[in-house]
Amino acid sequence: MTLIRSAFMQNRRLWLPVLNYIRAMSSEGGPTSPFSTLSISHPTEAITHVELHRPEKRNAMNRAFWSEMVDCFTQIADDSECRVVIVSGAGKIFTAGIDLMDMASDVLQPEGDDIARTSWNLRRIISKYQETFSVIEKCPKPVVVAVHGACVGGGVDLITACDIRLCTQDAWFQVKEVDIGLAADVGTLQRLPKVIGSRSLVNELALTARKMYSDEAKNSGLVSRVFPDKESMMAGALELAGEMAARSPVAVQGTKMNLIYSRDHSVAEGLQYMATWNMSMLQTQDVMKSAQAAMEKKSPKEVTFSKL
Ligand SMILES: CCC/C=C/C=C/C(=O)SCCNC(=O)CCNC(=O)[C@H](O)C(C)(C)COP(=O)(O)OP(=O)(O)OC[C@H]1O[C@@H](n2cnc3c(N)ncnc32)[C@H](O)[C@@H]1OP(=O)(O)O
Repeated sequence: MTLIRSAFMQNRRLWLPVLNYIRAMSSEGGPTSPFSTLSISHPTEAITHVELHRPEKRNAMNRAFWSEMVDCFTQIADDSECRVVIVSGAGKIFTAGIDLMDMASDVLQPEGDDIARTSWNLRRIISKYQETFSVIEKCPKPVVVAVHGACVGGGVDLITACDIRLCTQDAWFQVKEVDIGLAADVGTLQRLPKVIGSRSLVNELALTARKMYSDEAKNSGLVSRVFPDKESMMAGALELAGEMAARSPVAVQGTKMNLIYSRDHSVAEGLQYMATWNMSMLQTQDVMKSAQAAMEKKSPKEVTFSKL
């Protein structure tokens, strides 16, 4: 709360709605229709908060969740008001991963009357499940994820597709899949090695399913900040989101897209993609506006940028 209080004192008018929002977050609220596993809110006009919302089941990812995430992030990608997304979990923990009760019907009993057709169907299901987290990466708006308590199995798949990871001191992370007899198949094995520098640590975590606690998560680079509790973490997430939302959406979203492209390509390919990207995006009015503000020693936050 110290963080937000000092920001609040600097600009009381701007921060009042956010402060009220953080207070309201501790109140009871259900999923947002038409979703049954997600609660969607708007702490400010430009920030969308997506909360995993099955607290009584520790936000375990049931069949509805896997498709709702795709619908939710597809809508967010198209929403010109939204500039930044925050993802968090309701209740005691961030998420317990895949819903082990719900999993049997879909993943363990795929339809098909012979091995080829059953396998083909399973491949389709796995690809569909992969899309649940790939949509986060494909969404041009930066996504900040705030983890408290446990982040198990599918939770690690989810957070590695996000752009900025924060956690509380009590958080722990577990690539749990080997414990339930499977090789993680919806993103962790592909993205975690790009997030954490040490291949050895990634291998250790994925092959043994041991828990990684917040201090190690910070030291390894999985998260960039650790907060004492959930309230201060959400205040930190909102402050960070506010910083990004105040800047040119052309610049911010172009930066996300190019960082992801460059992660998956050579430097030469990344530079070529960047040049092609900016041959149109550099023509934005936002460059002139931002440059003028810089000349006048104003913060980018004092500039009004149009929706994108
Ligand atoms: C193609 C598919 C790709 C996806 C692959 C994904 C794989 C994975 O995610 S592997 C990981 C699977 N998850 C687990 O093994 C975690 C199991 N849960 C736990 O270990 C504990 O619940 C946890 C440490 C997370 C929290 O413990 P806590 O004491 O706080 O809660 P509990 O009393 O255990 O649970 C409360 C109720 O939630 C239900 N629940 C918890 N986890 C799951 C889950 N993964 N699936 C379904 N339901 C879950 C639990 O049954 C309790 O329900 P109830 O008895 O009705 O109160």
